[in-house]
Amino acid sequence: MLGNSFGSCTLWPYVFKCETLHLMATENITVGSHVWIEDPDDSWIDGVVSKITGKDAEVKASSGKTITGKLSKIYPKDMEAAPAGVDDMTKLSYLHEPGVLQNLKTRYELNEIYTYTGNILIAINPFQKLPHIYGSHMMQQYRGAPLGELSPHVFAVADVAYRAMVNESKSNSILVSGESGAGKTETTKMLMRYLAYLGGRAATEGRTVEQQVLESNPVLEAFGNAKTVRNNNSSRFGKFVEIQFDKHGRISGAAVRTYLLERSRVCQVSDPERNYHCFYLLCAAPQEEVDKYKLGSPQSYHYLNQSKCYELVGVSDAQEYLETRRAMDIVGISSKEQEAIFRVIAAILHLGNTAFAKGKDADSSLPKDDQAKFHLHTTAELLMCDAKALEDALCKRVMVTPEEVIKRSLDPRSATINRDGLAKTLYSRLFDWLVDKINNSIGQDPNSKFLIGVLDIYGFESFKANSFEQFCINFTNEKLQQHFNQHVFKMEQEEYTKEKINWSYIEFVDNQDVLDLIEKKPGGVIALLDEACMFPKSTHETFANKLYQTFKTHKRFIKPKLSRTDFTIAHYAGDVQYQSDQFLDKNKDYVVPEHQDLLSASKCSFVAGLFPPLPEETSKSAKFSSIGSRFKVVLLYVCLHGFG
Ligand SMILES: Nc1ncnc2c1ncn2[C@@H]1O[C@H](COP(=O)(O)OP(=O)(O)OP(=O)(O)O)[C@@H](O)[C@H]1O
Repeated sequence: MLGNSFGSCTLWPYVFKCETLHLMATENITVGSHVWIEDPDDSWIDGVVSKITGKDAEVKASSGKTITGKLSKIYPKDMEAAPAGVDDMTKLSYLHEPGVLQNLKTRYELNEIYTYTGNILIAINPFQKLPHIYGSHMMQQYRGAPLGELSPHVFAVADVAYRAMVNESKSNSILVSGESGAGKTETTKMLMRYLAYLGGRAATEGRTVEQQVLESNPVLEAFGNAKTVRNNNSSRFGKFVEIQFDKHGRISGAAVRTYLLERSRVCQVSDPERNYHCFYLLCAAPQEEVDKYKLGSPQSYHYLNQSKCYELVGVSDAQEYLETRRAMDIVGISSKEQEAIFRVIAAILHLGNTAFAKGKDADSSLPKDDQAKFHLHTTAELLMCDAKALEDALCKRVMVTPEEVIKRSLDPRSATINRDGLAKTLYSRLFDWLVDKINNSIGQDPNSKFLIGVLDIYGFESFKANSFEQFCINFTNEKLQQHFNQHVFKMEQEEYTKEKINWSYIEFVDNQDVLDLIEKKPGGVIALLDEACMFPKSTHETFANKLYQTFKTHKRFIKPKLSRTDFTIAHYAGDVQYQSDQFLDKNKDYVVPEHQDLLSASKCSFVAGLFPPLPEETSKSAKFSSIGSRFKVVLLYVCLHGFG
């Protein structure tokens, strides 16, 4: 029996529509054929066809079960398949989904976690340390070895990228994709280690660039990773690491670019997940630190106790706290800055406990009780701002109309949303600061000749509920798919034609129309979303209606029958139904002017520095910057550097 429940990640990570893999599955299936059939309970199962009736076939599975299915969904089983599998899928007699999965499974059982498909590497997460395949003797072996000469390995992919850069004088990108927990981050680290081995300098003075990049990981992980259902250390942001080289192929600088940090996690966690690691680390810090920030146990904070998961098996938060502080020292974050960083983290926890009740006036609010007042005051103390000003910034909103400026009270629900907005803004500004700091401390080489980029990105996502994050991730995968279509399929086909190999042409799904639907300017979904965000009266209903009107006849856009605000996009990998209700909020990376004024006036230069004053003309109105459009630019940047 076969299932694809084991995590796998791919380098050159394009997701095929399964139909594109049925190249050679044209053999006639008759009674007595050995086949694979989809088992409703357990993915693929093998068996022998016992009866064919019209378009249906009955299969006696090897497990003893009898399953009936469509003939068109039944695939021949290779009875002469090598017992140990093949190291390159292109060597399979039948290139279809069950054949591919069977091969990966066979190899995995023999501890072979890597398999090629041409020049794509598939890695299956071993969920155990395999030091023997990553040691320095392995690095030596792969150095300069042509792809395919040795067993499939992540080092071989890095070697090809490096050699191509040196020999052809051009930059390269390696894409690492897969679902959460598949092993992308670990694979990225291995790639960087190997590139450091190839292009590293001897550490004559202090630490080398590559050491610094690797050492910055624990800092990024403490603030950007969290426990999710699938992965105890899940990166909640996308990452593009750029390693710069000089003309001799020696590493001369590096930069880490991050995008799409999951901001909503700061205020909202569901069981059995956790918020970002740093919150728990700080609660487990030495007692004098905990006292200094007036902290208690994680159980006492609203932003943490929405889930009952506080600890990770086999991980000591106290130990991790000390290690994070050490890693921060190494990347050059001063002890004063570290103190301010954790002060902001503590402030966010206290802010989350500032609950509101109805005030005296209609639709007004005030801190709910003495506890809420305590947390409000502690937040102000830690952020070094005025407590009354903080309360006002949370409970009131200045409305700027062409005629006048009005200060309006917020009801408790709106004040709570406003409070959560402030927490998210603070956290994401802090995260961006850390990334900038890491980049400054590693140092970029303005004269770098080439670079190798490693893009660590989620694969296609389709959940029960899909929001703006899934929209951006799926947009990225559409872009990557298009690149795959344009370059790889065409390239492979040309190669086969040149070599006169009898190869039935792959019918790939051209997804330009989906990309137009999403990113076209003007008129694409992102452009319409930006428009909605700029118009004060927009709601997700008006945004959804605009989409329905604009794309009424678009064949990749569907209005679901039972919803008035959802929309479905027919992606290359399948239909995804998106809930539009948080699209506007999530796309707006604007800081509420009251929050901006409050924090830029902080007596703590670190906090004030996170909120530099805005240019005069924009300071009076809410400054809106579109996350979706910025994401589009980042993608363009990655593509330009990656696929030249
Ligand atoms: N090559 C490997 N060798 C040993 N263990 C691995 C390897 N790859 C992954 N793992 C294990 O699987 C866990 C999850 O992997 P990783 O964090 O790299 O996944 P990911 O794809 O980056 O997930 P996410 O998208 O959630 O961040 C790791 O913490 C590690 O324990």
